[in-house]
Amino acid sequence: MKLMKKKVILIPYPAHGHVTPMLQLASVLPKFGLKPVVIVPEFIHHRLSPQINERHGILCISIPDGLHAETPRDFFSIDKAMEDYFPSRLDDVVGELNRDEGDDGGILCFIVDLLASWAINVGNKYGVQVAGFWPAMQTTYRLIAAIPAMVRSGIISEDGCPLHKSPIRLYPGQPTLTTDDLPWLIGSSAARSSRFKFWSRTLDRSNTLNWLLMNTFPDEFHQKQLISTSCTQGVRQNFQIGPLNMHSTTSRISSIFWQEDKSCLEWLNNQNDGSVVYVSFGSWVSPLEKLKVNNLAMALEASWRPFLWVLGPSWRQGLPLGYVERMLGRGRIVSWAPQMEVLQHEAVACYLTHCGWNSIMEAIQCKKPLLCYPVAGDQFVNCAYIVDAWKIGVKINGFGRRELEEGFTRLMEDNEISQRILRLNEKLFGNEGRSKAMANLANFVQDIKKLLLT
Ligand SMILES: O=c1ccn([C@@H]2O[C@H](COP(=O)(O)OP(=O)(O)O[C@H]3O[C@H](CO)[C@@H](O)[C@H](O)[C@H]3O)[C@@H](O)[C@H]2O)c(=O)[nH]1
Repeated sequence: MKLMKKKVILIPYPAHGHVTPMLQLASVLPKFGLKPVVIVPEFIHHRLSPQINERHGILCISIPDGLHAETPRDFFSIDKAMEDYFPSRLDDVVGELNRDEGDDGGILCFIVDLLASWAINVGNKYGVQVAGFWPAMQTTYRLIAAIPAMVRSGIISEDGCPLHKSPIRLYPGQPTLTTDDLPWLIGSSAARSSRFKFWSRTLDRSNTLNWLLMNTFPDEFHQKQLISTSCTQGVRQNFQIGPLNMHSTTSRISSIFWQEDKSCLEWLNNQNDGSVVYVSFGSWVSPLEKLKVNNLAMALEASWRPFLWVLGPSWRQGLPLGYVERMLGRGRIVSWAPQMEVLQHEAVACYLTHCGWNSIMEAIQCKKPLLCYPVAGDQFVNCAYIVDAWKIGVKINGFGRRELEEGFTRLMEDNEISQRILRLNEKLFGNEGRSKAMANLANFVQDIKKLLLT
């Protein structure tokens, strides 16, 4: 008799930095005898390569997002669509998958990105086990989980406004965060308040979960070091199963989302080893203001260093007139780079980054030091860890010529930074780190399969 594989339904938040790690997770599930089914809205689905199914055994199903074609798919429109429209569409898909149950192994569980917490209720409705997925540092999750405690102790108001600039220590011996680092403090006060509601709702829903899979390395967060477990809330069991990019060197999952400009690799081949500054601010942050783009462009021009800068067309308005032509030869600007291959390239000396979690993990995997310019969300917390805990990077507060040059010089001349990156690379991506993360994932799968038998 042919043994049918149970399906795992994975629901990412619909943005690149979230879909990629979810696909990386999905690509490992067949090793556990499971069939991954990733459900994404159409505007993401049409960008995903059909190779995902052929090469990685991941079935991707699209749902309509209910938004007008001309509506920008930004945080707020996506939030509204997720709350008002996605649940009934997912309902249709799960209903259909359930009807097919006679022909296959049925649904084992849902794995839901906590930023797509709307899907938890759909899983509950069908009586399917639901596990949460946190695509970033566990510390940022703890910060969100500390919202009720921060309100109680008067650090923030009921709608998330910091009441005074106060240090936040989640646990001893770790970088002290401040109220400026709170991830919802982006944009106008209306935008902040709406983001805070989003996080509060995310937290309420995540508190109902029994499992949380974290895209972080096994020792990032020591549970026993918590000052008091009552100061934060949270799900019952956390499994640190990352960094999931450890699976991407062989499967190349992360490179199939956007059209990559591979010509920059040829350009890198013609540069001296350890000479190029790679500049990228990820896929999701609001474009840097024109003035900042302009300042960064001038500072890069003033420096003698070659650079490779990922700058989407909408960000280029801030470039000085004739800049791209003037920099030809020394500076290369592309809309989207094959980031892993760039970071692996011997010509690249360091990475000027917005401190997105995936980019940080990739830089550590490729042993490249970081010049940090956090822009939004969790990036300030990530930056605090890069600079103060792991000491593998330097933070800059602006794009002044001197500041940038001093940052580059410190990164490239500080031998201890390179030594620390090598150690961190071994810890995260060496055999021990990898097997711990895989063992954690195996424990989760076993846990959830056991429940089916009881
Ligand atoms: O030219 C480029 C630029 C980026 N990337 C890839 O895009 C991803 C970017 O991810 P990340 O660094 O995490 O940044 P964002 O896309 O901005 O990610 C969002 O999601 C992350 C995970 O939750 C958060 O940590 C970030 O703050 C948030 O902005 C990485 O895998 C990069 O390799 C490319 O392949 N080519």
